[in-house]
Amino acid sequence: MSTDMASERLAVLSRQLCAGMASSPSTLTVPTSDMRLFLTHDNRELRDRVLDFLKDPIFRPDHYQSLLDFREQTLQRLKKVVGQKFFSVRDYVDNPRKFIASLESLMWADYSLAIKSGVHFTLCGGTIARLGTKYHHDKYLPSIDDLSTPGSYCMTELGHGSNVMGIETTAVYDKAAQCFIINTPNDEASKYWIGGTGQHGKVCVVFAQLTINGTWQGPHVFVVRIRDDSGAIMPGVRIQDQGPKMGLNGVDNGRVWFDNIRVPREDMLDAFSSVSPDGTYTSRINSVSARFGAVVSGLTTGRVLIAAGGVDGAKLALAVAIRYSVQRPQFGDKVIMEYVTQQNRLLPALAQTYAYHLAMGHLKSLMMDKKPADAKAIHILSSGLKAAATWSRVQVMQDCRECCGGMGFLAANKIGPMMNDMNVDVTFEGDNTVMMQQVTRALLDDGKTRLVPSTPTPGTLAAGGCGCAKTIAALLAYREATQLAQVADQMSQAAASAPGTAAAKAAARSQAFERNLDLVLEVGRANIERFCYENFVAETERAPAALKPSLELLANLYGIKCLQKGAAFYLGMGAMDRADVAALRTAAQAHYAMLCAGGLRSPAVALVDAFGIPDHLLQAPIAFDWRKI
Ligand SMILES: Cc1cc2nc3c(=O)[nH]c(=O)nc-3n(C[C@H](O)[C@H](O)[C@H](O)COP(=O)(O)OP(=O)(O)OC[C@H]3O[C@@H](n4cnc5c(N)ncnc54)[C@H](O)[C@@H]3O)c2cc1C
Repeated sequence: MSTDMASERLAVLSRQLCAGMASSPSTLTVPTSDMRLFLTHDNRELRDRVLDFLKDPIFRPDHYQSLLDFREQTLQRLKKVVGQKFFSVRDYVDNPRKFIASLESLMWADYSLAIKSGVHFTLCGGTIARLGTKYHHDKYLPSIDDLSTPGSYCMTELGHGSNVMGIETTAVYDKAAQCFIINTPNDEASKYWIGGTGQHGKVCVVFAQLTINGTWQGPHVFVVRIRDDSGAIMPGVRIQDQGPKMGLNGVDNGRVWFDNIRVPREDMLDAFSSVSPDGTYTSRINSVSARFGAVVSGLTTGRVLIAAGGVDGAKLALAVAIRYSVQRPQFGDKVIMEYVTQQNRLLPALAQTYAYHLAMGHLKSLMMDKKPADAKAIHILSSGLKAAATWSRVQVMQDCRECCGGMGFLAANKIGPMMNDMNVDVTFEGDNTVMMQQVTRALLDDGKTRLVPSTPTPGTLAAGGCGCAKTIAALLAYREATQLAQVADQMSQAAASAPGTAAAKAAARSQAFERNLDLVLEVGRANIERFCYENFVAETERAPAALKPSLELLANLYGIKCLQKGAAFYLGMGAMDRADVAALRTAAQAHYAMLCAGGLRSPAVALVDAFGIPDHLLQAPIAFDWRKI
């Protein structure tokens, strides 16, 4: 086939695929307040109230204070927030979007405050609300709501972090005394990293392996007092303050041991399983592994908050870096935003942040609707977005820091301290590598591996497909399905060649999964990128007309960058050629030009302003007038 014929065929294909696509505008206008309204999916008035409240001088950063002063300040800040009664811990179950909106709004003030609140309300209070019943709700939730018993979440142990099922803390029922004896059998079983226990925590939800009448029933959760009302550590509890950390030093993390402490029978959280006074164990979930799944499913809200924090952290860093970049001249009159290297670091990150923000909105809606049929989608999205949004935040903040040059290193300009404070978000509430595995496992369980589309025709992007939503979506779906099938094939082959029993075949499948973990993670990433892109396009369709051009451009830029990142895969599979790779670069640069046109009044600035970060929380002097620093 001649080059001309091939080009013509591809152009036809591209036109067919792109029927209905809006033509690109020559200039872009972004109505900032309309965009902000569109981006604020829920609880607008509440969010505004919380953000406005954070004008209180107590929330101003103090970069000179000591570790202990910072912890005390964080506690006092939390008390101030609690005093406002913006939400109740009961919203964790009854109105998760309100709960998330309230806590999410704190993070622009200070990540230590957000995490201390999250540990108290989400991890401790939320676990009691979700896994407990009326007795626990009546006994504990009022003092969670008014912070009279600061709460902690004792799950991780020194020897057992990602592998929660492997924890060694024991809970044995003593029928005669009608209580559980909770014990730390060795130092590796000491609870480690526990937020709030170093100094302030009074009550803890403790994960321990339950044994009743000699039968092991798996991890269960118990409410334990670790300090009395005066703040003295309870008998049988040992606590070691973990001291200074890389960041997040407003939170007092601690290590905790339990020396055969006695916990009343009623204080086991019993929404799923219970123990009667005579020591009879009953559960509505039969298998230990399914019960464990139910016990840790409460982590979803925490994961959503961490993911939302990652997106919000990226928003703040981008707002500072873009606002600075459009004002800062270097080498004569040229402002640094005019350099394509600056654009290439900031603008795809801006598009990606919009994509993740909108995806988080979708996830929160699913959580609010609480349809049993959505449980798997919620699991996949909360795990995958937690990993994707926090990993990308690390990169975005580093890029923003570098884009601000030396100014990015100044604590007053906010990006640097936030990078340190937030660095842990890739690890806690589920290590990202483990989270992405969960995504792929869930996809494999679905049996979706049969649906591998045929290889897309190379050259389509070069023939105009870069601007075509359907072409981009098809390529992203192809990558996810192909890589998922590769993992599934490896697992099936391993099972087929394993001799003997079903158990041996299951073990062989599991070993094959582990041998291919690099690919497993690629599948997770591909799934999230495909979802975020499709969701972005769908959100753009429902957007008011005035917002569509900028959203279409951002969605397109996000899709283009996903394809660029996957270029090695597409070239290897013969789904792209060199012309496609060049076309992606050209298309991205055309978008940069549109986004940067107008300098201080450019769409890029309007798009970060639409994040709605109030000036009193943006704070960084370089985001306003760098000459007045
Ligand atoms: C600041 C901070 C606050 C915390 N707050 C709390 C709290 O309040 N309560 C609480 O219970 N816990 C808390 N944690 C603990 C946190 O949840 C754990 O650190 C986290 O689960 C990871 O466990 P780990 O540190 O033991 O790392 P590990 O699980 O040992 O992981 C170390 C490395 O091994 C890799 N790895 C582990 N397993 C696998 C696998 N299956 N496949 C591939 N790679 C793997 C991981 O990706 C990681 O890179 C906190 C941690 C920190 C740092």
